[in-house]
Order: sequence, then structure tokens, then C-alpha cells
Amino acid sequence: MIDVQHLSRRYGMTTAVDDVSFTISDQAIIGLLGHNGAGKTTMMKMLSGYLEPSAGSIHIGGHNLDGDSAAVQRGLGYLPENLPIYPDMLVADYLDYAATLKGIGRGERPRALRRAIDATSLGDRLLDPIGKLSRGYRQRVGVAQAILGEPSLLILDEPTNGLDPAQTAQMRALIRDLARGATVILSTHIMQEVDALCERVLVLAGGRLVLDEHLTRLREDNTLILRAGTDAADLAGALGRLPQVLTVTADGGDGGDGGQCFTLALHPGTERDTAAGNIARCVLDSGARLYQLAPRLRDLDRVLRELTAPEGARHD
Ligand SMILES: Nc1ncnc2c1ncn2[C@@H]1O[C@H](COP(=O)(O)OP(=O)(O)OP(=O)(O)O)[C@@H](O)[C@H]1O
Repeated sequence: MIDVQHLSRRYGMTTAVDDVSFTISDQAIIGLLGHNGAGKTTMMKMLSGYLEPSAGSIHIGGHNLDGDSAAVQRGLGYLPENLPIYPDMLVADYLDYAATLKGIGRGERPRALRRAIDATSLGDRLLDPIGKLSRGYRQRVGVAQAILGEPSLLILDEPTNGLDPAQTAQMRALIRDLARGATVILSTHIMQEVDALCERVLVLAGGRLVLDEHLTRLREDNTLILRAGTDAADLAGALGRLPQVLTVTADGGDGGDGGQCFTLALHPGTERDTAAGNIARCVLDSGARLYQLAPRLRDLDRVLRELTAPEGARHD
């Protein structure tokens, strides 16, 4: 559905986005991650047609964004980082204005407005001037204008930026809801945000795409955690002799059932399920009980820190 090829954007001597390619074919919530200055906003502005790429192409739903942008933008909703919201306008008037800008005809407008207002729970704020709303409600107004016309692609630039924990929880619930009918690309530099919402992450560092991975795979590394009974003489030795196992570290008992924990690092490229089968057989053959065998989960914050350099974009 979304096909991005060799996309770059320069601002003078600064390369904000550098030769980025990816495709998104399924309906999902995709996190666009990176430190400040990594190129997220530039990428989102290009995806939503607000900024021309210096090089590369974007196809959305089969349409080329360059040349067919009107068709693409009809099916797209965009929440910019800093929404140009007019403080003196009433919420209702602003949303009506946004619907006009989106080309939603008079006939369909009441239904479109009602849907966006219901989804964002703005019903009792419609007659408030936008400037008097709290940050959370202003953000909801931004989301409401983005979802007018039921777009199949939603691009949300830091949707929870500046929200308090309760507002953040509400916004996340809303995004999950919206994702039932649309692909959502959201940018953030907070890994917990990704953890709470996304199925897949694209990580930018200095404008380059340094990772494109599903979260389940990202969380797992090439290490298994084993908890087994201590009734075998040299279980660690037997495990260490398995061809898939690189190292075995005994981590001590768990204090509960007399079991012993082991961390088993596998050789690079090892098929983890095959290794797990062999490890389980080895434990049972040695006469010990097998209590638990599971992949070790990685700390996502650390993964992001390892992948990204904090400097931001390159200056040539
Ligand atoms: N209009 C502009 N003119 C010149 N340089 C710009 C412009 N907009 C962005 N940049 C530069 O491009 C790089 C990428 O910026 P961008 O705003 O896309 O990053 P970001 O990942 O969204 O950062 P943040 O998390 O701080 O919003 C930065 O080095 C920024 O200074």
C-alpha cells in the first residue's frame, strides 16, 4: 500500500532524510523512531505531501505522490507536529473549515464531522475557542481534523507530545481504535510509546533508516533462558556440548522450587526453535526437570540507544 524508494531530502547543506526505502503492505501501527533531528518530521511531511523530496519516490495506494497528490491526500490524514490551529476559532467552526479544505462535500459533511467528533470525544467542547482548550484537547482537535473523511492512512507526528499521563493513555486508546480501519504511522522518540502501540518500527538516525523490524522480533535476541531442576550431575556441561550453543551461564537458583537458571547464548545464525528442541531434549535426557525455556527479551530502549547516534542529521 505504501512504497517509499530511495527517498532523500536536503535543506541546503543538511541532509535530513538520506536514501530511505521501505514498504508497508498491511494495516498496522508503524512507529517512526529516532532522536531529535533524526529526520522523522521531514519524513512525515514528505509522506503526507507537504514537502517535496529532493530525490526518490512515494507511492500510496498505487498513486504516485508526485503528480497524483490530490488523489493521495483524499485518503490521508495528517497530524503535524505543530498544528496551525487558530486560537480564536471555535472547535466546530475549525473542523467544518478543515472538512471544506479536505474537499468533503456539503452532503457528506455532517456525517464526517459527527464521526470525527465522536471518535475524539470532542462533543462537549464544540463551542469552545481552540485557544482556551487544554493541550490534550487541542491535540484531539488535531486528530479530529486528521481523521475527517475516514482516511486509510494516518500520519501522526508525536501525537502524545506534551500530554499528561492520563491524556497520553486516552490518546493511545484512540490511536488503537483508529488503527482498526487505517494504517497508522506515528513518530516518537519514546520507546515506551512504541512498545505500547506499534507492531513494527522504522528507526532513523542521521536521516538514514537503520532498522525496519517487527517489534516481536526486535524484542527477542539470540539467547534462551532455561530454568531446570538441579537433579542432573553436569547439566551445564551437557548443554555446552550442543552444537547450537555458544555459551552457558549458570545464573543461580530461583529460590522457589530448587530450580537452576541458565542463560544460553546461541551461535549466530542458529535456528532458535531447533536449538530450543535440542536443549529441551538434553535437559530431559540428563534426568533433570524442565521448568521453563524461553527467548530472552531485549530492553527496547537499549536497542534504540545502540542503533542511533544522538548527533542528528549530517552536515556536508
Ligand atoms: N526547514 C528546515 N530548514 C533547515 N533545516 C531543517 C529544516 N527542517 C528540519 N531541518 C533539519 O533537518 C534535520 C531533521 O529534522 P527533523 O525535524 O525532520 O527531525 P526530527 O526527527 O523530526 O526531530 P524532532 O524529534 O526534534 O522533531 C535536522 O538537522 C533539522 O535541523
